[in-house]
Amino acid sequence: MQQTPNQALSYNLASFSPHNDCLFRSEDQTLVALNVSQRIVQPAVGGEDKDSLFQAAIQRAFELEKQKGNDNPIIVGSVPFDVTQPSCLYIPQTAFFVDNMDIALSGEGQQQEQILLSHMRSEPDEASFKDAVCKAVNQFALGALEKTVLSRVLNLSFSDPVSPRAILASLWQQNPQAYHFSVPQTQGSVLLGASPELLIRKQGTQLISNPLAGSAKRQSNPALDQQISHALLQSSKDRYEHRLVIEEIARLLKPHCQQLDVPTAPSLINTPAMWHLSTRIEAELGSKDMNALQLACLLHPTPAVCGYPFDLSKQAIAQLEPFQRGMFSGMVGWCDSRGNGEWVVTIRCGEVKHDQVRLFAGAGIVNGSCSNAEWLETQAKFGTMLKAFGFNEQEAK
Ligand SMILES: C=C(O[C@H]1C=CC=C(C(=O)O)[C@@H]1O)C(=O)O
Repeated sequence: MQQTPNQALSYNLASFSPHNDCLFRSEDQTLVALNVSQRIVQPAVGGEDKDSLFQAAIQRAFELEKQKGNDNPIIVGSVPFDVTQPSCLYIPQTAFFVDNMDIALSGEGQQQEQILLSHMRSEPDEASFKDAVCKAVNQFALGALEKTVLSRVLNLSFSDPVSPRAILASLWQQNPQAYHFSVPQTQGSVLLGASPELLIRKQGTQLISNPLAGSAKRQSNPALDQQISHALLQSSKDRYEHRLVIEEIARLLKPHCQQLDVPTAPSLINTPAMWHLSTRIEAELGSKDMNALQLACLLHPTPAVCGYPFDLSKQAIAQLEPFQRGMFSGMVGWCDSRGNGEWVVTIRCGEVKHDQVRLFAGAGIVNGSCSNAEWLETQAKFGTMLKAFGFNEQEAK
């Protein structure tokens, strides 16, 4: 029987089983969700509405768990970029939170060094990606589309099976500030990543969202690194790309909030690989009526991963990207039956299946975007995942 998500004193990643269990690491705590009690694949269409098929399926699942004696069941997992596609959500048999400091990695990160890379290929290739960026920029001249987000996949083949747990441990060691996740997918792969972007956190009536958009690659020379970050903060192209995201999130949250604090200018955050423009939005809900997953569905997909306006940009992505995004640029996280929860944007991630790996990276495209710079931005973003495999981002050709 599932337990109410409570606190465990410690957890050793060595006992985590990525094909059965989910893990979601937040700022201070990690949620560990072990074994499946119920699986929910209902697409998240209209998921902001409590009467939607999606929310009804979740409420039914919660009721069933409550009948088994669990007074606060939890749902955890991933929702794809395209919400008409199946979700990958679980009610675990057991779930608990552990302080991040009390998670032991016990040398897990070393394992993947023994495997050899036999093949790496970008889809689309460099010329096609740059061509797609130019086509998007040409569309802006027509007036209606203001921003789109174009991404690519890096397909990797290895000599031996990859250990998702080893990659997770490496990501953990290398990106101490990230939101880490590991979610088993229905077709036998494991979705793994270290996202820097908080879509929404809800605790009672308090909300926090921390969208990112506008990026620059970190530099190894500290003076140059500072210079690059200042240039990003001053860049009108990047501030415009960022502002479209913030305005849309604020517009969507406003009707549900009695207080909404949106800083007037972005600040900077960094990961080991990237600088980003960041805005931390804090809000108080007017009532407790909407749960964390409804709020996440209200915002998803934001212009940080889909562009603006939504319909036109989604069409542009369908025309210009030669692959299905699947879980990439979706959302991953948890929600309990009391409505609390936390969802992050599924970026800086990949899917591991046996000896095959798919890594994903995208970049916001606006008027003034340069195809070479966007190619290099995706290359730099791949650095987060590639480093967890022991490679550097220069290899993301
Ligand atoms: C789509 C991605 O990043 C988004 C989040 C942060 C910054 C972004 C940018 O500057 O383009 C993107 O909007 C990705 O990392 O794959």
